[in-house]
Amino acid sequence: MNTKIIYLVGYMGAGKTTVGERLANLLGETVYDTDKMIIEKEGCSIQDIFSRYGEEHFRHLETEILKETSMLKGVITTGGGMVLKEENRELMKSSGTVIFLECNPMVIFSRIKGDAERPLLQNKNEIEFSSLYEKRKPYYEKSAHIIIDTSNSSIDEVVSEIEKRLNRR
Ligand SMILES: Nc1ncnc2c1ncn2[C@@H]1O[C@H](COP(=O)(O)OP(=O)(O)O)[C@@H](O)[C@H]1O
Ligand SMILES: O=C(O)C1=C[C@@H](OP(=O)(O)O)[C@@H](O)[C@H](O)C1
Ligand SMILES: [Mg+2]
Repeated sequence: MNTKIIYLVGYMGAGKTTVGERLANLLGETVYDTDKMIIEKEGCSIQDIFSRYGEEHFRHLETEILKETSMLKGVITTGGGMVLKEENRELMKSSGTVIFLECNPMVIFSRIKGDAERPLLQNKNEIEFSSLYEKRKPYYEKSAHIIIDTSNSSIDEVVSEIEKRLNRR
């Protein structure tokens, strides 16, 4: 099993970015967030990329960034749609250990509703948000080496559980 890179995947708001930062700290590794790298490279927000150039262009940028990060070492926190392309799933699975942070979409919705930085959350009610999650769930599952249900856990509990599961491998 390749543990040079730990990838965190999961639905938007599941805690990938936050958990990844703490995990990297604990492991003494560097964290790379694909969304933050895109923002830095393009010089504008994800919201702006979606509204100016569309989702497909964002997905293209996402794959390009993934290819760069797959050559690195550390914790890589991905955007919620990274698993949608087979090419991305295969690259993550073959270059690292992929962890799916599973979380009840209702729990996530209560955390992030009103957030203006997630274009795919805009104008969605709880039901629509949950239904997009259900459509994506198989892709998270087939991407992952490890699945962790985080619905009832604090951020620190999720980090400890990841550490435990990695040590067991
Ligand atoms: N287990 C958790 N318990 C409570 N709040 C959480 C948990 N995980 C994440 N959060 C909060 O949810 C929000 C979204 O987290 P974030 O790390 O940005 O998710 P993602 O990167 O998966 O979209 C943040 O405000 C974060 O502090
Ligand atoms: O689920 C998605 O398709 C997206 C999730 C976002 O990242 P987070 O999962 O960190 O919110 C970001 O990549 C973009 O808004 C699209
Ligand atoms: Mg994130």
